[in-house]
Amino acid sequence: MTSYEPFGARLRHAMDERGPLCVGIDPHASLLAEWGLNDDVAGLERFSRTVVEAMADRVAVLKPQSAFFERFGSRGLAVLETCVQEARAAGALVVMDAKRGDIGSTMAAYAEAFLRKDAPLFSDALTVSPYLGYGSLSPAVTLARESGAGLFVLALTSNPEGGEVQHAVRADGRNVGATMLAHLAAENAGEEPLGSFGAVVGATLGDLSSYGLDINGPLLAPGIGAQGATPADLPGVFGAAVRNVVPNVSRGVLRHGPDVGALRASAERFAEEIRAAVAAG
Ligand SMILES: O=c1ccn([C@@H]2O[C@H](COP(=O)(O)O)[C@@H](O)[C@H]2O)c(=O)[nH]1
Repeated sequence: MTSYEPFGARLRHAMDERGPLCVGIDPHASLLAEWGLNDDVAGLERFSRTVVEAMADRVAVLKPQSAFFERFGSRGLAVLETCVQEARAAGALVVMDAKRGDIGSTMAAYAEAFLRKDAPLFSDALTVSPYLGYGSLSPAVTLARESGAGLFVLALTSNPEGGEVQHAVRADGRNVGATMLAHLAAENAGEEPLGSFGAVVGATLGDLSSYGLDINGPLLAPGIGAQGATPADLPGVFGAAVRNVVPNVSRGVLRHGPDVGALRASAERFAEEIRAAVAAG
């Protein structure tokens, strides 16, 4: 079996070199209109190409939101393939935000689609949902290890509705979100400089110091910008784990397009605010 440098190590290196910002590629119909593009495959392609051109040589991570490509069917998926391949070729790590989750045998097929090294949509990491039971993700964990890829497991999501599931308390007294974090800590045990199995933890959630965020893996933090959180919130939410946070901004940056310079300037402002917040925290 070929062995590849693990995602966690590649991510740590990229964060050290470029800073931790992750820019989302979310071609909302409303953004296509604001950019003067049609809500069609040509508009989708122009949008995603522009974001890749503006960002892939400077930010650590790009996160395409698969849903916005899937809505155009097979032609949208072809655009997504190109987007992933061009972003990776230009030096960004790609986290595919597809939030896949199913029973183990079907999960294995999802893993093949995104984590098999020669798959057309191969990505450096994939977001997955553990809400069919953490163990249902095991085919993805296995294939990610084999391919040097990573996973981001939904633990404490940024949306207000997430709490009814993720804060539910189990018979052992631990809540569901904390249980997912504990699984990830076990997955990453002993890995250096950083494990490859991350959690999605919203930047919108307030103080999470009672949760075990020290999973020795990355914490993908959506919610900054359009959902109301700011870079200055990060230390208060993540405490000492802030060093492992990959803050995601999608609409907050994308609304400055289609001008490449304006997109870059916006991402640089977020990156600077994140640097300052992490240094102060
Ligand atoms: O808990 C979660 C998990 C994923 N997301 C995704 O992140 C981006 C956020 O976009 P913004 O425009 O910056 O609000 C989007 O793709 C979500 O599906 C999340 O928001 N929260």
